[in-house]
Amino acid sequence: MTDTNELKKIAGYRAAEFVEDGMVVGIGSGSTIAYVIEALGKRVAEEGLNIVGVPTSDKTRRTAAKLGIPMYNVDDVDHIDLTIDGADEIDPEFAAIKGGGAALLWEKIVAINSSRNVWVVDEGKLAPKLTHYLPVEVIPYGSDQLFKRLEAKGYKPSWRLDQNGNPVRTDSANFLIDLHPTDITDPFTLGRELTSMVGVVEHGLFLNIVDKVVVGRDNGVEIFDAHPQPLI
Ligand SMILES: O=C[C@H](O)[C@H](O)[C@H](O)COP(=O)(O)O
Repeated sequence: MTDTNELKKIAGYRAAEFVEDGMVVGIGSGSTIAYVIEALGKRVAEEGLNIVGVPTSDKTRRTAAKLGIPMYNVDDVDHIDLTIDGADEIDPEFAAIKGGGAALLWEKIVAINSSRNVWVVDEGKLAPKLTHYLPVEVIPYGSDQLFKRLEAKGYKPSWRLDQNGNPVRTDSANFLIDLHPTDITDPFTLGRELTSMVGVVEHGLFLNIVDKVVVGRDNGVEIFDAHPQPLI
């Protein structure tokens, strides 16, 4: 059994090959994407790859910039050609849960403004059904009341806390509430319900977004197309 980090690395390096000279690239967040950034940094240094990156978190912005990738804010580019991001769990319909690293809001904004989206995961993230906890980014004001409403709906919320027991703040200074619903039978309905709740900024269900999934497996990299006619 190959080490998970090795699976993330082979998949990350393969996904970085989708990036072409001249592209504006959305760059995701998390431990898998760290390998994509590493691979892109090498291509910039060794091949003179000429790209512009759009970060999905402050951490990604700093890491990529250190490796010589020019980074622009999402509002400072007129388009994004391709976004490469990680995921916490992906089901067979290519629905995913994201936000385990607290970056879901910027990730979703960058993803929906991108012409194409590629996700990179190790095979342990592929699941027959979505069962991962579901992160929800919320406005701090009134969030105790929102928490109670989520509890009353049976979604078993918990606060995302840091090692000191304080609420984690996202890059937009919001809080995160992680839901543990017993069963996500219809992610679209659940997503709409969460979005309609006052105080919710965004949720970690990413539906109808991805074009390709690059999976690191024990026996190599496998690539799945989310569309009958692949866009990439
Ligand atoms: O908020 C974080 C993102 O959605 C990440 O892409 C996701 O949590 C996967 O992260 P990792 O590659 O570290 O498992």
